[in-house]
Amino acid sequence: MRIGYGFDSHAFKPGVPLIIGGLPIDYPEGLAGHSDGDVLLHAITDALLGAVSAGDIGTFFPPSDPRWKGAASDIFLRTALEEVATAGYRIVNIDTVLVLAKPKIVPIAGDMRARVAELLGVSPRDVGIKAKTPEGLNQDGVAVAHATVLLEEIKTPEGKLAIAVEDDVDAAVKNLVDGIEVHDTRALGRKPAFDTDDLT
Ligand SMILES: Nc1ccn([C@@H]2O[C@H](COP(=O)(O)O)[C@@H](O)[C@H]2O)c(=O)n1
Ligand SMILES: C[C@@]1(CO)OP(=O)(O)OP(=O)(O)OC[C@H]1O
Repeated sequence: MRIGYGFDSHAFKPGVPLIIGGLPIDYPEGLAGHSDGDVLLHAITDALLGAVSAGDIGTFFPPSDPRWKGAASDIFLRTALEEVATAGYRIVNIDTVLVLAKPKIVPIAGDMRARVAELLGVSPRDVGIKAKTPEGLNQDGVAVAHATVLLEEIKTPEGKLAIAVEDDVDAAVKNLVDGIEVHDTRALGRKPAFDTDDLT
């Protein structure tokens, strides 16, 4: 088992769409950022990367890189999921806390939970979405997200650690490594690899 923790914050800004947890929300302000500012997906991305000691969101997607200007944040999440699968792990469950004065999250938490679960390739039962107001923090213009994730090893039927493979050549090479059994984890709900050629 491994655990990961992620945190993010973005300021509210008029005139941009509000997207939290991959869910468009009807609200007069959105979140400022180099990307779409999805504070929750960024925190989950960092929790996943942290759980397998793979760096953080900025390591993979520097804010200085114009390719990520206005990018939908599920791109970042997919890369983190790839890192998790490649390390031989899968999600047990995630839990999150949003800290923001408005909008109220509880009325839309079911939809958000379903959307985050869909993006992660897990059941909504394995996704926690909670919200708090930033009482006494003087941060009403900001949205904050915290995320924790628990991972478990993907085991082969023989009980060995499974390593994700991209194609037959990788599989053949990894088969040469003593003590590690190659197992294609693509059937386990993992999303396809993100391809930067898809972005213009
Ligand atoms: N943006 C938010 C903030 C809070 N909630 C719900 O209200 C409850 C009370 O929040 P406090 O921060 O005042 O303790 C909280 O437990 C949530 O159920 C919300 O939906 N959206
Ligand atoms: C997501 C990235 C992508 O350029 O930019 P932002 O949208 O500003 O979001 P942040 O949470 O500051 O993370 C840094 C970047 O990786």
